[in-house]
Amino acid sequence: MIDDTLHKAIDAELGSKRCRLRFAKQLEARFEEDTQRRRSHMLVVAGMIAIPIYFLFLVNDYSFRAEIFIQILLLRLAGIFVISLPIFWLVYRGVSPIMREALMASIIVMTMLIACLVLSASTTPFSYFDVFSFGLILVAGNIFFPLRFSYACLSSALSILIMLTFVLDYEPMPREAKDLALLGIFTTTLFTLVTNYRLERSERKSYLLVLREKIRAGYYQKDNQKLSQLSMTDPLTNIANRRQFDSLLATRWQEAGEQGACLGLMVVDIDYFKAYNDYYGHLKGDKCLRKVAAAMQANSRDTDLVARFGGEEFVILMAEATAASARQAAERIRQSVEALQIPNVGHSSHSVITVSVGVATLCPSDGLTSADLFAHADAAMYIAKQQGRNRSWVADTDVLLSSANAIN
Ligand SMILES: Nc1nc2c(ncn2[C@@H]2O[C@H](COP(=O)(O)OP(=O)(O)OP(=O)(O)O)[C@@H](O)[C@H]2O)c(=O)[nH]1
Repeated sequence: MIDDTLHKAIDAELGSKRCRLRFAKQLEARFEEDTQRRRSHMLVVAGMIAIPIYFLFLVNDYSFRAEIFIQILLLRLAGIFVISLPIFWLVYRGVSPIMREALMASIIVMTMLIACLVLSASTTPFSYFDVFSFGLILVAGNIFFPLRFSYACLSSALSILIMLTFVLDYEPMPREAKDLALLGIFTTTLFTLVTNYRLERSERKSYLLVLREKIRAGYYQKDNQKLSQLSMTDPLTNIANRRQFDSLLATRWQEAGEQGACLGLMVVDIDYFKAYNDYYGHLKGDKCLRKVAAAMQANSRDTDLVARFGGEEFVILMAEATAASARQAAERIRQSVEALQIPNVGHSSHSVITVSVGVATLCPSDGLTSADLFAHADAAMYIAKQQGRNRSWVADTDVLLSSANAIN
């Protein structure tokens, strides 16, 4: 399900006035997927807590029916070890939602059956007092676990049926006591089922609200990513813009300083571009800029940043550069643009689009700044222009280094 459809389904469920608890099919599947692990875990933990509480009733068994205490103990132990614990293990390992709820509901029904068997096996006076505590079994299933509402209804109905079968025929229990006990159990069932319904409803509503917020947060994150991508990209050439270059230059300069590495920078300017624009028009000029940018991008390393600095001027920032590698890279860039063979008849009849490249390498550890790197590459580019264009020129940084050393 795509997020938009999911978003609509959530809004529909939240706005719905129906009493039905289950969501529409796809949303229900998502709900189960997101909550099943936590729910299985919670059910098993609740079950494990219920076991020692259940064993407290042995005290009652011992005082009311000591003569059959061992048999009762064995019956209760069988209920725990043969039925309940294997069910907890299955649920913990993960079964389908239907199976999970049905298995947990069967523990409630089984507990009621054992309670009734214990009752019917004993005819001692006051043994029937047990019946007044039967409602606790439904409290466990409907509130303590709590089972999903439909399974809570089913297990409550079955438990009451079993109880009625045993209690109505149980001779030692006076009629008045039966009436009172049954009334108590019926009302307990109603109270616990209403509570169970409200618990499940609020759990589902909370889930929807959280899911909706998560989806919204996802949208905002995507929007932010898109915006930040846009703010860092040159819209004409689709390569990095000056903002991205400035930001990366500062970061890389700092990193190079920490690692004792050097950075290389190329300033690339298209030759006689005014003539191209004047002759072919601005739209063709734009197309030419895109082709030149793509060629430079294709001929740079993945770790280098190719950016449009402005107009027909580009920069290429090279990580871990040496003077020799920067010189080689500058020549590769120059040749790649010339190889495009874009005619520039506006300049002269046999001319093609070329670039002049100024390149400099500096290490932050020499006590210089990134502005020095740019100034030197830019100055070298102007020398390349003066020397006749369509060439690369490596800046002489020795003078700068010796003056920096003198200052230091
Ligand atoms: N089509 C187009 N042209 C641009 C853009 N930005 C700058 N220009 C043009 O680029 C040209 C730059 O011309 P100049 O600075 O004189 O440089 P040049 O003609 O390339 O000469 P040299 O650099 O000295 O070789 C101008 O005509 C600008 O209008 C742009 O986004 N699109």
